[in-house]
Amino acid sequence: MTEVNDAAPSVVITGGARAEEARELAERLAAESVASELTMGNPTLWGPEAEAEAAVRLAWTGLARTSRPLLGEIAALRSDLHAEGVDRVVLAGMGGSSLAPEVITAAAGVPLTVLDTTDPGQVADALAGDLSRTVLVVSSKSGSTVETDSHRRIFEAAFEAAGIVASSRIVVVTDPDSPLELTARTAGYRHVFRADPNVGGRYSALTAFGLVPAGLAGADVGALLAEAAAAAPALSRDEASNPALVLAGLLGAALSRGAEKVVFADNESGLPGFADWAEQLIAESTGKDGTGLLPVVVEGIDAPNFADAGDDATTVAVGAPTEAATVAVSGSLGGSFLLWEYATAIAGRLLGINPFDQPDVEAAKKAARSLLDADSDAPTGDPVLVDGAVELYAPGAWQPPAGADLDEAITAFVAATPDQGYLSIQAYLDREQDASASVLRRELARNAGVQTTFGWGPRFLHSTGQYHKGGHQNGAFLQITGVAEEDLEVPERPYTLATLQLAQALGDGQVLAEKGRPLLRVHLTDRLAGLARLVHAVQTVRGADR
Ligand SMILES: O=P(O)(O)OC[C@H]1O[C@H](O)[C@H](O)[C@@H](O)[C@@H]1O
Repeated sequence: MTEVNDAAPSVVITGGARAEEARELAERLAAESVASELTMGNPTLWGPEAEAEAAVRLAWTGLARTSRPLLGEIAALRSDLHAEGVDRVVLAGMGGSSLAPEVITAAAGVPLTVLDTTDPGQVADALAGDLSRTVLVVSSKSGSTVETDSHRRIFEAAFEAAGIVASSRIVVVTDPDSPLELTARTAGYRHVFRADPNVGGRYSALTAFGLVPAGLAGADVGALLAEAAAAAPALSRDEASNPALVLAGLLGAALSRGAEKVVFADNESGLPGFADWAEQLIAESTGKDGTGLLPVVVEGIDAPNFADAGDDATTVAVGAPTEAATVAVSGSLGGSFLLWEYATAIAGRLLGINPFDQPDVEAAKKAARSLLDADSDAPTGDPVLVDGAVELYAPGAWQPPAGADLDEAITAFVAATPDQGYLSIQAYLDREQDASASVLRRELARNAGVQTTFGWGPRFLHSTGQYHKGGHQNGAFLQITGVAEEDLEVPERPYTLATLQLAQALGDGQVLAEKGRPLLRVHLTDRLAGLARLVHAVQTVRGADR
């Protein structure tokens, strides 16, 4: 049993002026009893338009208590699986259905293979693990997410091909009566965990979505709930010192001054990857109606965009306080989940938006679907430029200057980013094998001098993707796609993973281009050589050119 960290979450603001404006808002929120009303599930806190949705989205405040019955069910299943020699857990789930268990298991130091990709190579690597020891957890609140459905089909076929009874190795987490529950019952899958339907995906860390995969993988999820229970009283108090009110106040005040970026760096928190979870919570909850908070996750407190952040950003150290950050936020993992959920929902009230919907995610899904439904391959158009293993496509209104070479085209693209806007790098690649692509964030941030985000596609579509389309329209989007060396059929579906992956990139690109955003797609005909060339091109960019 892990020791329970029952320290109250702490929010420490550096700088008197920022602390003062946060405190003023926290006092107002305390006087309005927002924390206690939220804890009691008052759906009117976000105005009449959000009320119907909020009425079925607020059960997360009580999960430290209501999720406890799950612990025995998870422990029993884990021990049965272990008795059969099944101790490798693969999780298929997108966004809210995988980000929390990824953080929980990383903090606990237990292995979990997460599939939140359509990259055929990455999925093939997960399939190449020892299937005789593998259980697949299929997590989807809606039960209809295409990536997760594809993973289930592929693994089911692979288990059978390996002579393993697939139904005995598939565990499902889903909302009651979802299409996935129906499939699971019909196929006789090993176990179905019915999640609490009154909690939205990105607030579901302490529901079955967070607890089942992490608990099966060996994390002490009982301790996690105890941590959340220890933090809960402080977060529900109507006092200006309530850390959730202070944090919401800080972010709300920043946004009203035009500082919409929230730059996250870990500072010895012991919670690796926590910001990737917070990124979805904040971006999807607030990034809509042309406003919102844009999370930017960086490599450390010394990284570009953090150390040199401008007045369009609030810098957040996850962990120990430091003069280098506007604010340091620390606490146990269970307490931190709850703190950020409270702070984000309350910031939503300050922003005047509904923090429980994600109206712009569907647009990209629809565009990808219609590309997949088309009889022929998704139309890519002609490249505007080819340089060795790199092809450049500019499918929107923005075009590189005539006759530009690759370095010049990238520089011109960066120059098209609005002042105090942001650059978004979207890598539809293999997050393990092509991990080096992530260095592009640091390089581009340093050389372009604007806030720069990095996301793996299609994972980010279920996270920052909402903000890109629904939030402030000041982004420029650099997509990276690549030829897949091997491809995987999706059983009983007319597409392969590689076709799905490309359709997702093209579909999202279409929506961004329709919104008039600068868009450039770099296609790597050889991933290794192409990435090396792209890194070189990015290194030639100079901020002065912006
Ligand atoms: O859990 P699922 O229903 O499969 O949904 C997975 C993800 O899908 C969408 O992209 C939503 O915007 C996310 O909030 C959600 O976490």
